[in-house]
Amino acid sequence: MSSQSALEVQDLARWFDVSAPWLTRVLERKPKRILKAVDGVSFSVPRGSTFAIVGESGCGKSTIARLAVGLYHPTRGELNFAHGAGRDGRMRAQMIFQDPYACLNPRWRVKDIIAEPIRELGLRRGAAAVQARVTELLGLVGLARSDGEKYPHSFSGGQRQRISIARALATEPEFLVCDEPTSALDVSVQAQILNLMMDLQREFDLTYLLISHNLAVVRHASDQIAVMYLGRIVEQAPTEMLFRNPRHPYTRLLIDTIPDLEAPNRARQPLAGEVPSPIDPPSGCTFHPRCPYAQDVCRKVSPPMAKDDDGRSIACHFPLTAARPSPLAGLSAVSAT
Ligand SMILES: Nc1ncnc2c1ncn2[C@@H]1O[C@H](COP(=O)(O)OP(=O)(O)OP(=O)(O)O)[C@@H](O)[C@H]1O
Repeated sequence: MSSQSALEVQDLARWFDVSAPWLTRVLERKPKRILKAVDGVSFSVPRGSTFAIVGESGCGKSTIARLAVGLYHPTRGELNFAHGAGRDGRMRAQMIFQDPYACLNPRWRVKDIIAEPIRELGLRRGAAAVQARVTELLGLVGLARSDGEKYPHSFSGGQRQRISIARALATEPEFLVCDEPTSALDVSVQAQILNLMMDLQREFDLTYLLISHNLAVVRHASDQIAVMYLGRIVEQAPTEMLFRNPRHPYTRLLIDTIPDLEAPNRARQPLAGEVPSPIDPPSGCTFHPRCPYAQDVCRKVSPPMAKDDDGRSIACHFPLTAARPSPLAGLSAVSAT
């Protein structure tokens, strides 16, 4: 693995057996049903950078997040952290969830929530040292020492996310997996939390895996973006390159559905069509039923991932070129549903 990488993921797959119970299957002669939530994903995350994974609901983003922190085991493939694969590597990774309230014990004071991992991992010895560290962590996330005496319910959503960031930082991680960290928050608070995360990243040289269904959220916070569709990466590129020149029709459609803050009244079409079921995915390129450019080969052959010299990877038989119009520009095949 490269010395510059904090995480390397190779051909990662996680499948779920969603078959009916064995007896029902035998009696009703039903086949096994396998859901390929993640199927052959590879990427590497440079140290100190933010790698974002985006895509619509159900494309496999959270499954990758859970694989990264060891909550799931891979069905196939590998996930290696810089400090060695397996247990040691995973202890260096912490996760921040979408709903901070659900993972903060409501009966504990904030100072005890933050102190727990410090005590458990033996990172400070003695009550005074633990308390000093808790106060320091509260300060790092913009909370006061007195906030430590309160319970989670006294805080707003944004403040609760600050508490869960402080608790994650308590273990002195090098890697943070952030699963939709701002999607439960008001728009104005979202920016504050993302800015806090970026400040902390600079200060502690943290590496982030940022999961979001919203490309607009990750634009200013990420260095690289991987766009997922039905368990696979369809396009990956440095963030500005991806926005300036998206080459996969799905990426282009996602970008075209971002509301334009400078022209909020300009109508934006929603993304057409539903994501198909990963239990019975379409043949060939799984995006073909929604793709305005699909041709025969797309229905039959799954496109291989091709890597450009400029750091972009793309899995598409007919990638867009600058001259090609946006799929939403007047194409009736993409009428809004
Ligand atoms: N434990 C599980 N058992 C069965 N199926 C699962 C399990 N976890 C996830 N899935 C399925 O795997 C697919 C990918 O789910 P995942 O949660 O990773 O997607 P996602 O992109 O994060 O979506 P969302 O934003 O809605 O969470 C979905 O079809 C989901 O129903």
